[in-house]
Amino acid sequence: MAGNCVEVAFNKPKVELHVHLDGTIRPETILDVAKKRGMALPTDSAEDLARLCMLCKPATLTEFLCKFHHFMHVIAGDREAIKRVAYEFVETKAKEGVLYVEVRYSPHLLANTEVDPIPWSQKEGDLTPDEVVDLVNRGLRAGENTFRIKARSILCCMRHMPNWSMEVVELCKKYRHSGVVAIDLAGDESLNCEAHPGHRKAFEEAVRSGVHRTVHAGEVGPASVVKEAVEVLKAERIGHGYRTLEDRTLYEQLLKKNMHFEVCPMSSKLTGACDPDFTKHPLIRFKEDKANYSLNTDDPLIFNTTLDVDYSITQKYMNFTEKEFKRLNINAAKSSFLPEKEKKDLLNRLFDAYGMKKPALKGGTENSRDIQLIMSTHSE
Ligand SMILES: O=c1[nH]cnc2c1ncn2[C@H]1C[C@H](O)[C@@H](CO)O1
Repeated sequence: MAGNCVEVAFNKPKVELHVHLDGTIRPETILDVAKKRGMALPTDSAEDLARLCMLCKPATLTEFLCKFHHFMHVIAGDREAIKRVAYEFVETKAKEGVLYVEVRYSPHLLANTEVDPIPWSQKEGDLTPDEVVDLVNRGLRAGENTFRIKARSILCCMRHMPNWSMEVVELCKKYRHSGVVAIDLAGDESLNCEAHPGHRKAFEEAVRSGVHRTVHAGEVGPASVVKEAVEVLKAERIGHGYRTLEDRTLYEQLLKKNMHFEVCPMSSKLTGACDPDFTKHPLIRFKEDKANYSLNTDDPLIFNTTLDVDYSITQKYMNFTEKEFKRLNINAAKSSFLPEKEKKDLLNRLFDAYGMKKPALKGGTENSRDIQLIMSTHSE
């Protein structure tokens, strides 16, 4: 992977909030599972398969989403594979120095029964979306025990499948004490929620039942999608959100609300969401405005990347400093969907690791400007 030859930009514990489980699968695992299941793939070389799955130059979100067709049919419907993918994901994140991660996926896209339509042209089997969640939970928990980091999950509704969304929120409720912390809406942003009330209803139920909410918005879609995410879906965090900057009033409102933006630098270049010249990236504006954001990989398999690559990009092209890396990770921890007590423990671990004095936290409600004050009392 590209990350192997990149110097580590921030060699301290990190928090990652936006990464897709199905966008992190190891090519070696896909090959192993295909072999075990007697499935033919165009190659039996992990390197060639990685090349097939990756985007090398800026494309479109649609071209990017097509990449999943190369491998999802191999993993979907296979209990052992799903557990393994979740376990290996935790191993990868531990190696990247991640202390806490929230990983997201669509349970329906990994199932082969009780899902309409059955995805990836699979034959009907006996793995339901509900059991997929249980398998991922078990894989993540096994990974946590072995690699000593914390991993929680977010269940994705898919923009083009509004008929799945009510079940997604019900799964969030069912598994809220087994590792699932929130609901998300992913996929093609051109499909808005007005035309697809299934998402709105699911997010209303999430609000009613206290399920946390994040929404992919303003990645390739306009600022109005961000507005809809905040006002209609009551999103507490925004996945990507770059195009929020096109609506000044909205941006200022979200800054004031301390809205968290889950920023994915390499992803934003390769999906065509942002100008490929990183020195023009919206993240620079977020940094200047001391906005609340995190740095994330999104889909490392497809972007041929690691978390270190994303950090290095911001250091090299956007003048990110160690101090900013600390600030953004503290904001990520504060914006995580952990219960307050666990959030405080995570923050304390970060403060220790960053050599910072622990502030008296008032129930985790301080905003990024408070953190700025805390930071300004510490030299790098
Ligand atoms: O960056 C993204 N934008 C929109 N949808 C995405 C992105 N990355 C992954 N997805 C989709 C494809 C996956 O199959 C799905 C669930 O993880 O979410």
